[in-house]
Amino acid sequence: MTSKPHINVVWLKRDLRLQDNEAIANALKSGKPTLLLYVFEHLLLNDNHYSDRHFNFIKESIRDINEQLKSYNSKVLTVTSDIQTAFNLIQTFYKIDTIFSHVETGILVTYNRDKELSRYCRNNLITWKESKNNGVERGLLNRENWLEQWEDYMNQPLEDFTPNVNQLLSIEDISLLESVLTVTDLDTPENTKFQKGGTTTAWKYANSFFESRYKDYMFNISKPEASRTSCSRLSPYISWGNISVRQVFQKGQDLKKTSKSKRHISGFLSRLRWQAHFIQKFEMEHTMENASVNKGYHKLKKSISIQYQKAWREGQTGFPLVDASMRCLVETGYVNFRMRAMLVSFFTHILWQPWQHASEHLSQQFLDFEPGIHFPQLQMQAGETGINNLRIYNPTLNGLKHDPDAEFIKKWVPELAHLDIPFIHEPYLMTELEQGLYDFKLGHDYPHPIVDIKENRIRASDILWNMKQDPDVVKESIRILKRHTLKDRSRLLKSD
Ligand SMILES: Cc1cc2nc3c(=O)[nH]c(=O)nc-3n(C[C@H](O)[C@H](O)[C@H](O)COP(=O)(O)OP(=O)(O)OC[C@H]3O[C@@H](n4cnc5c(N)ncnc54)[C@H](O)[C@@H]3O)c2cc1C
Repeated sequence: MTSKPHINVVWLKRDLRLQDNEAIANALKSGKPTLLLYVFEHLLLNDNHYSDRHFNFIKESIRDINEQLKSYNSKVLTVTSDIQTAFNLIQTFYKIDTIFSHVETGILVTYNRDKELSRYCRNNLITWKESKNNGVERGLLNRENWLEQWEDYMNQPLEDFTPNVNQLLSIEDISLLESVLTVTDLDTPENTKFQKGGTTTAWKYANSFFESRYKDYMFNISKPEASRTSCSRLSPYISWGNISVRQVFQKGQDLKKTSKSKRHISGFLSRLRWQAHFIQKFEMEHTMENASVNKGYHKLKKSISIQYQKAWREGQTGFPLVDASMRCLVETGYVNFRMRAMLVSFFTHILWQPWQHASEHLSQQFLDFEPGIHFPQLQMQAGETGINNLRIYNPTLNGLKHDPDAEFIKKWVPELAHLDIPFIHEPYLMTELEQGLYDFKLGHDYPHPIVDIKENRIRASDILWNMKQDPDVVKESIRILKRHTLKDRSRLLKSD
């Protein structure tokens, strides 16, 4: 009997790129024949945090990699399967020596899958080597020296993609594997309003940002319309790994040396630190997916309103900036940080609904869904960490300040577009006579506000401020600060 050829496998997940990909670089350094694999796993296809927009983004990213692999006569083996089934079927043709991947700071189902895969690897004499993902560390007990280590990592040389001749499995070899696996169709809908996946597009965004768009970054970061071009818009590319944080960080640092707009580039670089900071927190507190990190808040009970939640999801709350933000997010997969925070604050404070009920809807809509940012941000904006300032966003004031000409609201709530600007921000202030003059009927053309915002704001503020003094909340806050606060917190926040 002839023995099977030995190969290494790179298991791609949220690292969909060839350059500066440590998992790929390490596999290639081994000198062995290498297969690049992506598995659309049933456990994620069936998970309510994910939606088609994510899967299409992944498919576009893989198509982009495949274009680059043409000159090597190779491609990514892309299948729909459970991970162990995929490895079992590959092993009918090959003996897998080592699986290379990046550590995944994911949701509970992927964490459990990884534990099972570890067992599988042990039983099948496969080595599984995981690389650090964007500077996030596994197994940390506190944040002593964390920022220094992150910065060291960010300043290390980038990993080049340099396979030896014929080192990557050929298209013909991969066809053989495809004959026993369920191949995923990589076609995606054309002309959507979502950012297109893939490293090529990622660099178009990065280059245009570093060439000119960054110059108004800090001026426009909170404005719902202008931020769409002044912010980098790199988040989906970073979240799905089309580009590494290190690649972006190094570009930004280089630019800072010569740029006259240092404040803006520095503000941007500090957000890259936050990216890792939040993911590191989630890595060390994985129960945050379902429950507040501060256990003192577990006793906070809110009454569920299906009607309020539906109005929020559909952008029909009667508060124009809230509705515009939600409609924009649903249609384009993106709103800026402030509008995200306001959507969560409105849901958890003004509608007084549990943040857990906002989680899946939002993660499905955010094209850049990153569990390590999503869950900590939800809890922070809901005011349930005990260590952050409570911020209850006033949608009207935010509209007047950050969308003064109502450009954003007019675009996404067109039924208000013909009103004068003050009424666009507060249509509920219109008298019957004024409604008649504008041929506009509140309750018919646009909903009445679904709640009394002033009353609800006071209720939320009273309850949450009082809870901050609760002994269980205080005890947990001390624990959280000990575990997650950096030695020199100001450095995380500093704009270089
Ligand atoms: C409730 C809520 C949920 C969020 N969920 C996600 C998510 O799933 N994925 C995600 O990438 N971001 C998330 N964010 C953070 C932030 O809103 C987005 O990263 C940012 O709006 C993306 O736009 P940009 O790429 O133009 O960012 P830029 O302002 O250009 O920033 C550059 C990069 O820094 C990182 N970044 C920026 N702001 C933050 C922040 N506040 N916290 C952590 N990292 C940051 C992102 O990787 C971003 O691409 C969330 C924020 C809130 C309030």
